[in-house]
Amino acid sequence: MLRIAVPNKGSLSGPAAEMLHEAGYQQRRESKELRIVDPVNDVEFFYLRPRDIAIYVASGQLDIGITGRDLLIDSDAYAEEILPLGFARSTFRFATKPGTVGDDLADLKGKTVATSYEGIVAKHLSDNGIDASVVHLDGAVETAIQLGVAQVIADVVETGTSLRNAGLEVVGEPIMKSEAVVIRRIGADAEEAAESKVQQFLRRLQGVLVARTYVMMDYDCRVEQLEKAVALTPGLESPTVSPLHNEGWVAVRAMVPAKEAQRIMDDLYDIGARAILTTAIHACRL
Ligand SMILES: Nc1ncnc2c1ncn2[C@@H]1O[C@H](COP(=O)(O)OP(=O)(O)OP(=O)(O)O)[C@@H](O)[C@H]1O
Ligand SMILES: O=P(O)(O)OC[C@H]1O[C@H](OP(=O)(O)OP(=O)(O)O)[C@H](O)[C@@H]1O
Ligand SMILES: [Mg+2]
Repeated sequence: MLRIAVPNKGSLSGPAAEMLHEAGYQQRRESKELRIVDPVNDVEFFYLRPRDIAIYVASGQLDIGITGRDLLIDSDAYAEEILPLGFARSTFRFATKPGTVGDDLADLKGKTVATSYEGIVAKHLSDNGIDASVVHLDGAVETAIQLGVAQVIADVVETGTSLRNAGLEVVGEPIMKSEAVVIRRIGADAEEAAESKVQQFLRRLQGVLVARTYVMMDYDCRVEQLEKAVALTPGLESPTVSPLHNEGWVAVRAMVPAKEAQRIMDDLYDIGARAILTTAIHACRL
């Protein structure tokens, strides 16, 4: 049975459960449940603190886990990212009170930096040869500056609202970009036993990602316009082209990126395509 770690709380928890549900896996009904078995899919889910997931996966007791890239790197656990999942996107940045620290990383020399991600920050400072102190706090680190615990913070930034509300602004370049990722123990793919089940799990999640980012597009066009139309909708392999009852016309079907669907529909219309439709994809295996 495949054993999978899933975040039990925080920003990752809801979207992770939603994605697993869309991929056809049974999920817990109550937020207090710590473990469930999905007998149909032969999978056991463990609901763990997001910060602990890389440690469990690195220990080899669990086959794979869903966590944040920033949490994986911060943990320094013996685990690696195998599939980015596109949700819980954020950047990890330094921030401070406007006018108190210069915009250069070197300006952090001698300062105290408060963060919940001590591993990422200490490594980033030492990689860049900056001698600064790091204070570990569990959360709500924005308040550390106001209360005099640090002059600088390093934290997750998504919209920037938390920083603005605390009267802070980012300094320097982002330390890293993060999103939810699937992780596994480094070198675990050499162990054949769970490999085919892991690959099946990844294919299911990839199917959800594709279904979320692509739509199916159908349209009719004149044979003379087919090459131009197909250039606009190349599909993943190649579009399906079928004859229409009316001679000189064909029906075309191809997957297109959802974000570009409206522009592609306009361009197809301009070259004479008609009956242009898009439909949602609910699941797929590429
Ligand atoms: N506002 C946000 N937008 C996007 N991702 C976020 C945000 N806040 C945290 N994350 C991501 O969530 C993960 C941290 O999860 P964790 O549950 O520890 O923190 P949280 O979501 O802030 O929850 P809490 O602090 O309530 O426990 C990290 O990968 C982080 O990048
Ligand atoms: O840029 P924003 O959109 O404001 O998002 C970033 C904030 O969200 C998270 O905090 P959370 O609310 O989880 O509180 P925490 O500090 O206790 O983790 C994170 O720690 C930042 O503070
Ligand atoms: Mg948080």
